[in-house]
Amino acid sequence: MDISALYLKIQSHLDDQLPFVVYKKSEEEKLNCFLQNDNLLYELDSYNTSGFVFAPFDNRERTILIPKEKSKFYSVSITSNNETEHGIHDRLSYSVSNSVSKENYLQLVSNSIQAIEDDFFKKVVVSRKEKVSFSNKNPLKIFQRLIKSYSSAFVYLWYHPAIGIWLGATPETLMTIREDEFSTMALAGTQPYVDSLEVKWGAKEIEEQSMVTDFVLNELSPKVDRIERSKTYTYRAGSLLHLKTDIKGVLKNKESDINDVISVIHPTPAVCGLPKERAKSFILENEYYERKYYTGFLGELLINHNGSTESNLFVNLRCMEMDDDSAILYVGGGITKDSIPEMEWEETVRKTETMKKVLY
Ligand SMILES: C=C(O[C@H]1C=CC=C(C(=O)O)[C@@H]1O)C(=O)O
Repeated sequence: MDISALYLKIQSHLDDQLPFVVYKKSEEEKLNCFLQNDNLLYELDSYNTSGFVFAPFDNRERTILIPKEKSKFYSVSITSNNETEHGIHDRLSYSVSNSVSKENYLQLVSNSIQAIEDDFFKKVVVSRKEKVSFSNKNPLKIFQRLIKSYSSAFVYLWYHPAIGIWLGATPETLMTIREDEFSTMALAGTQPYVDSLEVKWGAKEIEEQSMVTDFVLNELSPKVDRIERSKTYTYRAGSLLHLKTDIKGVLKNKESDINDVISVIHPTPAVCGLPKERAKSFILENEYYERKYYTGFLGELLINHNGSTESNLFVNLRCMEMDDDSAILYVGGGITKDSIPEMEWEETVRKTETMKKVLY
């Protein structure tokens, strides 16, 4: 099947209101797709199942699975010939309204800094949503634009009639497990990309990111042998730069449930904070909205690729929820004792550009 035929299949699945996910991993020149055969909502009850998982930030909410055995799976290479955007010339008129106002966000950041000064926690990641209204847009076209714009991201379009449409281009891997090989990353700290990766990082960003690295190494050590970490380096995600450390090792117990590992690292201090439970309860009580699937995770669970069983899970960042006439963009940032509220606001504004760029 070629890519145009796959897009037609996906479009008719969407028209028939049947669940699906189509996605591209950063290192691959192909699209993978699960088209679910029925319109039921399958909740994940065990990580020993095969399929595509879609998990919320708050693990008391339901985690959705598109089960492999209830879907057709396609993997189609993207060739430059048919990489054309299918008639994407409908320039969208749109307007922006802040669902969480600037004033509220600045207050949230100030309250977070105060809680750090009061020793309630060391770091917290707060966030907001922003609604963009428009007319005339097709989720598949937006997905194609995301693929073109963010070659180094995990780009996806996910749909379930009972939940809605989500799209994103995330730079962050939660974890990859191939047989017993495990890898993850610590990603945090943000500054705009201008024209070079040779940039200076401030003490705030260095501390913010090293808290993530230390947490991941610490939490993983009972579960993973031969842990190795790379040097921390500057990583480009579209028009943003982050600090990143790669971490890998070998699972001590190959048979151990993936859930074991997920429960210790998710949500990482890159999307929640430190200590985890205190930061999480602060977020749930103080943010002005519900995160839903933003800062949750998504991806392949126990899928056979070329004879080996893999799970490839990503943190749901730089994402949006879309309906007929609007998109809700989700963005946030890590707050430490050195944060400056106005700059934290600016950082979230820059992060919204990742999605706004493909809505124009
Ligand atoms: C929470 C987000 O980003 C996280 C990942 C990378 C850098 C981040 C930061 O600099 O604050 C955040 O920890 C987001 O993009 O909404």
